[in-house]
Amino acid sequence: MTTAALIVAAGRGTRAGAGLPKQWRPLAGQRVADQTLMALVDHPRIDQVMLVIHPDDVAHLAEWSSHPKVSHCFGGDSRDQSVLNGLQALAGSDVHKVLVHDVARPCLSADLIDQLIDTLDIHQAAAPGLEVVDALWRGDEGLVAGVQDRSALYRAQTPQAFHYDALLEAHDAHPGGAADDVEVARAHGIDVAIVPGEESNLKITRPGDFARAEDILREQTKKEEHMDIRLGNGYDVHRFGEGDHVILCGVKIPHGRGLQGHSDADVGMHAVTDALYGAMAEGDIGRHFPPSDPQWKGAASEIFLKHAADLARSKGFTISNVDCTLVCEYPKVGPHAAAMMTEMARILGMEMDRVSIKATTSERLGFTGREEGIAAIATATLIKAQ
Ligand SMILES: Nc1ccn([C@@H]2O[C@H](COP(=O)(O)OP(=O)(O)OP(=O)(O)O)[C@@H](O)[C@H]2O)c(=O)n1
Ligand SMILES: C[C@](O)(CO)[C@H](O)COP(=O)(O)O
Repeated sequence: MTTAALIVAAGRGTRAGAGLPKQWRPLAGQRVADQTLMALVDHPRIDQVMLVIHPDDVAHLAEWSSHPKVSHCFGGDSRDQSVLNGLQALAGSDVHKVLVHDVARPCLSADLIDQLIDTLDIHQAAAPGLEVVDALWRGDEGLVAGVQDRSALYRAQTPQAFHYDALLEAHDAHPGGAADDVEVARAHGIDVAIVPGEESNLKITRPGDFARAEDILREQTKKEEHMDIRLGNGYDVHRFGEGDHVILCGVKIPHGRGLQGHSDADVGMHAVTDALYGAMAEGDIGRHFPPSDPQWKGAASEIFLKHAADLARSKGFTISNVDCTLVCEYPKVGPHAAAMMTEMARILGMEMDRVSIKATTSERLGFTGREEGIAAIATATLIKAQ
């Protein structure tokens, strides 16, 4: 089951003034649509992106038309018709969660995306809102005609996050004319949780908004230039003993002998876990899960890896990549490498192409060559914008 972003980009941007539709105009060295696409495509928890464009705009797609994560379809005459077309184009691609986003909001943060995806685990839907802080007036012919109670009022933003099947059903049933997908979902009985919106996540609507968005993006880039980048390494060895299988990087492989250890002896997963702890200067598995503690006897090593990954995220790090080499003559790792990478990526909450598992023999030399045990060496990179 995957998470998709659906970017509506079929509008004409009439309020942004004459010229190209706003999404194809320059912004901080790219175009508006490129900035929005990059924010979603580069997010490790977004598996695919559906870009909904106007039929006249195919030529503007440029290199996005061949990007492996990006597909496109054509929108309709209204925003909600464009969303429905995008949802229908996603049908059959195993989408579980979908984040619907305006192309005109290029400054959304990775944290907001994470928060929406996480909130969907406990709510039917989630959307960012900003509390109204200014007093509100009603106006009549240039005069203040009254005040409006602002308590409980929010300014709605996107992305708006839903369970895919429920949102498709809601759009199918909606007569049209909704301002956003929250309105469509609520009309279908779906409760929507409000997560804190971001002032920086502005919608480019009028000509002056380009300069504001440009300033925000340039500020964000400056922050990214001051990245805290950490490398960690991990090394582990387990000896062979009695048994009929080994567990390597979460995959059970039949083998004439088993690996001995306090836990399930998953030597590869232990090396990656230690690489993560190492990158944070947080010791090693033994410090967090002491072998003297009987509760970890026979434990699935997934617990340790998940703990290290969660600790990294709680400290504000993104896990950029992990790389692990298993050193053994047998079992042969190649046939299982894809399954191992899938399992490790799942536990780490990372994209497959950021998780590498490979193997080598030691040319029959040393303890691994004599098939006395298996060794694993791993590296991990953590990054945090400062
Ligand atoms: N038929 C439409 C109308 C709007 N949108 C998208 O919905 C979002 C709504 O933002 P808005 O600022 O209203 O965009 P436009 O409709 O392009 O702007 P305007 O109303 O100024 O013409 C935009 O990402 C826009 O591209 C769309 O995909 N299909
Ligand atoms: C969906 C939306 O971005 C929420 O703020 C907004 O309603 C869409 O843009 P519009 O200006 O209302 O067309």
